[in-house]
Amino acid sequence: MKSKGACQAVIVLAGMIGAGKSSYTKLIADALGSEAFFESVDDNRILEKFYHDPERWAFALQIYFLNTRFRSIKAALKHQNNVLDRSIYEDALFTRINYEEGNMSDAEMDTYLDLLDNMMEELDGMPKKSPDLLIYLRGSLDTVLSRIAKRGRDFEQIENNSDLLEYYQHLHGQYDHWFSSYDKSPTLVIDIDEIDIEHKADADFVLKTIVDKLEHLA
Ligand SMILES: Nc1ncnc2c1ncn2[C@@H]1O[C@H](COP(=O)(O)OP(=O)(O)OP(=O)(O)O)[C@@H](O)[C@H]1O
Ligand SMILES: Nc1nc(=O)c2ncn([C@H]3C[C@H](O)[C@@H](CO)O3)c2[nH]1
Repeated sequence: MKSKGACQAVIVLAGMIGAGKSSYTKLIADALGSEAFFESVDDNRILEKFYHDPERWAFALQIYFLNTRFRSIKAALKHQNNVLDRSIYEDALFTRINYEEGNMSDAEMDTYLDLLDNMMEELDGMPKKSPDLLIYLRGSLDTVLSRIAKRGRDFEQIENNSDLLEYYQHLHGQYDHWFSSYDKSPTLVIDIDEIDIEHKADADFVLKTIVDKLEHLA
């Protein structure tokens, strides 16, 4: 399906690690002719260290992601036609989970939240303050774990790290709460247990649903 130029919108994907945000980002960007913004993993020097020693690296990683995300958003909100593979609004969720897991101190948490507030004020001053649409990829922990396994990044595998399953369960268990309090833009929920964009019919259905939603919002 090609709808290039039909919908000028800033779209962000949201959802659990491995839910398929990058895959959706590529699908949508190709179909709508928009620019895709991907979370950097290969050039992230802290991510693997975090998975090995979260207490030592959680704060540094949250700052890293906040900084890179903010840079992407500043670029993305200048145009009307972009897709981002994760929202800045989820960063605070990851940070809170790490705080609750004991990976960050009170002082680190306070410093992070203060910086986040400061950055959100900058977004408020921009011509476009928030996305046109947030797409939440929602699915069971089993689906997410099987995709993390399929992607095969060693440091994300639960067999290699006995604490990781509990971390994923904690994060996954909070995602619906996070989504229900999200109010910065219209939203669309896609059930990734049911919809599989590796099948063309499902991919076409997803794209049509998104285009319909954007046209409805226009
Ligand atoms: N519909 C699907 N069916 C099966 N596998 C899928 C599907 N969509 C994506 N995948 C696979 O699942 C893995 C995770 O997908 P992807 O990298 O897009 O997730 P993500 O949400 O961007 O992850 P992260 O939060 O870690 O950035 C990849 O190996 C991808 O090829
Ligand atoms: N701790 C932490 N905080 C974040 O804000 C964050 N955003 C993404 N990630 C991790 C998930 C995947 O392993 C990998 C790719 O998404 O990066 C994060 N980890």
